[in-house]
Amino acid sequence: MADSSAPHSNGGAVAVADAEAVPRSLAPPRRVALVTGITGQDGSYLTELLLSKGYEVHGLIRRSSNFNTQRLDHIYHDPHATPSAALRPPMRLHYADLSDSSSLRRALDHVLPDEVYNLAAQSHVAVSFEIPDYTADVTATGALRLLEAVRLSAKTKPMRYYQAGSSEMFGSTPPPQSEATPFHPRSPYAAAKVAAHWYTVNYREAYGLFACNGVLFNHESPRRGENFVTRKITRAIGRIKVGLQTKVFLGNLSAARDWGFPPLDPVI
Ligand SMILES: C[C@H]1O[C@H](OP(=O)(O)OP(=O)(O)OC[C@H]2O[C@@H](n3cnc4c(=O)[nH]c(N)nc43)[C@H](O)[C@@H]2O)[C@@H](O)[C@@H](O)C1=O
Repeated sequence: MADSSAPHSNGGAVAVADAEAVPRSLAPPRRVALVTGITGQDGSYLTELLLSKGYEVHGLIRRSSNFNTQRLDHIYHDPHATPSAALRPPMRLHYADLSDSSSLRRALDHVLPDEVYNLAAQSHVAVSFEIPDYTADVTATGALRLLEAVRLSAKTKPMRYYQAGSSEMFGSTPPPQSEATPFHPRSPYAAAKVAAHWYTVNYREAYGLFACNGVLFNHESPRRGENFVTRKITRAIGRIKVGLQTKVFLGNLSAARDWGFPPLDPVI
């Protein structure tokens, strides 16, 4: 059913109430994934991977006054611009927010995914000291809201939940680290991720939900946000080389990190 009051374009996003069903006539039926944080580095790579495996992918995006879907532009086709579903990848975007339980429930009930990937967060460690309440609301309580929405929608159809945790949860615990290493978070961001981790464990143990945690260490790519240190430095080098700036200011230079590189070969 169309809702004429719903927003119709923001980087090609379509409101939940306005979402046209993606055709499901292919046999066997496609698996359906719902991804939060789809506009981010990891969400965009995960979407490419899932599409390459034949999934139908739905992403949740936040309202923004600027377009924020640049990392998806090469795979996303606005249904208004490409009306034929056969000519578009099986992918849709919906407005929702981890701070808004009702939007999560509505999106889940509409999409009825087989799998839910929670990659959304206020993900900047240093910024979490400046906006701790917001970080906790989105990164910790947001995961709880999503788990509760999954628990309720899973009464209609079984769903699997994945929570993206962070090596920041280990904090000051010395390496080597494993699944058995105790957490010692050292920032509001890290503490929020620990809460989200344990909410996920609790929903598995209390309700029997298929809910699992990953622990992601730093990983980089051409799609890495420009305020994380690697892109800050590489971007500054390029700008210095072409004369657009002369200096780069960095913070803590004694920090040590293991870094990975996630991109796949282009599949779309
Ligand atoms: C796994 C984990 O990975 C990321 O968190 P992060 O490691 O803090 O990422 P980063 O690239 O901002 O900092 C790396 C290190 O470099 C130091 N550093 C020095 N000078 C500057 C500087 O000027 N800017 C920044 N951003 N960092 C600086 C900074 O203090 C830190 O020690 C997120 O994806 C997070 O979501 C996550 O889960």
